[in-house]
Amino acid sequence: MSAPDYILEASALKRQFEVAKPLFGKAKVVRAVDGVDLKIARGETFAIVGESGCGKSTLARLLVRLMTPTDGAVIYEGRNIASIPEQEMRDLRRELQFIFQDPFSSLNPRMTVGALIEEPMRVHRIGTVAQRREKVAALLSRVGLSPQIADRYPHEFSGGQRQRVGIARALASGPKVLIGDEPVSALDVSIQAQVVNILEDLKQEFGLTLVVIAHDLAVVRHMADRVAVMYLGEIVELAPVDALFDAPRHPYTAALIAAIPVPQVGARKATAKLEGDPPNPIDLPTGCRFHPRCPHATDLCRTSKPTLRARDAGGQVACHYADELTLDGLSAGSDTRSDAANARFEIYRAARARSEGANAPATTTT
Ligand SMILES: Nc1ncnc2c1ncn2[C@@H]1O[C@H](COP(=O)(O)OP(=O)(O)OP(=O)(O)O)[C@@H](O)[C@H]1O
Repeated sequence: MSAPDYILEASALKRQFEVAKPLFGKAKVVRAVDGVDLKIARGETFAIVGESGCGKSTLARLLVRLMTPTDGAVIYEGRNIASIPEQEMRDLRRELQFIFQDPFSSLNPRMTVGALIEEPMRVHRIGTVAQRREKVAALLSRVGLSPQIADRYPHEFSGGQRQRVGIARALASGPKVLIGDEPVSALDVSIQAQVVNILEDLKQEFGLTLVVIAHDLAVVRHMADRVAVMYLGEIVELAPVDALFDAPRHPYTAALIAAIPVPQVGARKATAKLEGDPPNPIDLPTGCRFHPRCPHATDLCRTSKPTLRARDAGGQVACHYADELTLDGLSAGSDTRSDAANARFEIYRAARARSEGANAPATTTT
């Protein structure tokens, strides 16, 4: 077996934010990303999950240098992009593209859809004006939109259509890695399915590596090859998607799975429910950061910090009791959570069958 080809790696990656600077004494800091190591293989879909505030967005931004780290390295194709000069980074940006939850929140509303998709090509001096126009039309078709909408404005479109435009813009510069920060979470479930399918088709067609930040585990289970679970700035478990969902080894992963909504009223099983919110990331708990919310915590967990070590299926886990605990995954018996998640996957399959039936890459909308 040949060694995996890693396109993007994080090594001891840290990002802190100063939140309050007292007149005297040390400034308080949030350790948003606190020593993350991970390796993303070329061509895989890698998901990062966790509750709000656990550091997913910060990690995603560090991976493409939309933000610089406080410490550590980000290795893209063998180069540490955390420390290369901005000019060099500017050239690399065409290869590392970001898809936002709302692609237009940070874009000029006075630019037409066509101008927005063309912009990355202009910035990176790709093609002539005519070639760029042609590419804009091709990209619009590719994401299932009519090329005729190039002269219209983003506000004229629905959320799903806007996200398709966002994807077309991200593809315009010919990226190798696409990072989506909650790329479908603002959309209706049926529209989510179409956008997820577009991303998967484009990944195949262009040989992309996808990094997806999501809190919706149904989306993650459908899309990802491997999943990293973050808690308070750290990765607590990382594993191939089936191993993670079927046999979680970290109580936090099990709690996230237990929190997948169940459709029937009163059907929720009393398992490892996640109580409360994560603690304030300014005053991090001692020992294992999850111990105040963990039903299995012992004195050891309160005092000693577990390190990330190998788990089965080629994964990693940071829990003192990972080998001893029996935790429920999605395949546990006739668990209705499993049905709930599977029902969501059926929606994706149905959306794909419809678009394939229409012999188009995706449902074309104008
Ligand atoms: N610019 C900033 N200044 C101060 N604190 C920040 C800043 N950006 C993020 N944080 C803090 O860092 C922590 C991690 O935030 P981050 O947005 O990365 O988490 P997240 O898991 O992506 O959450 P969400 O899903 O809500 O976006 C949070 O406590 C957040 O308040």
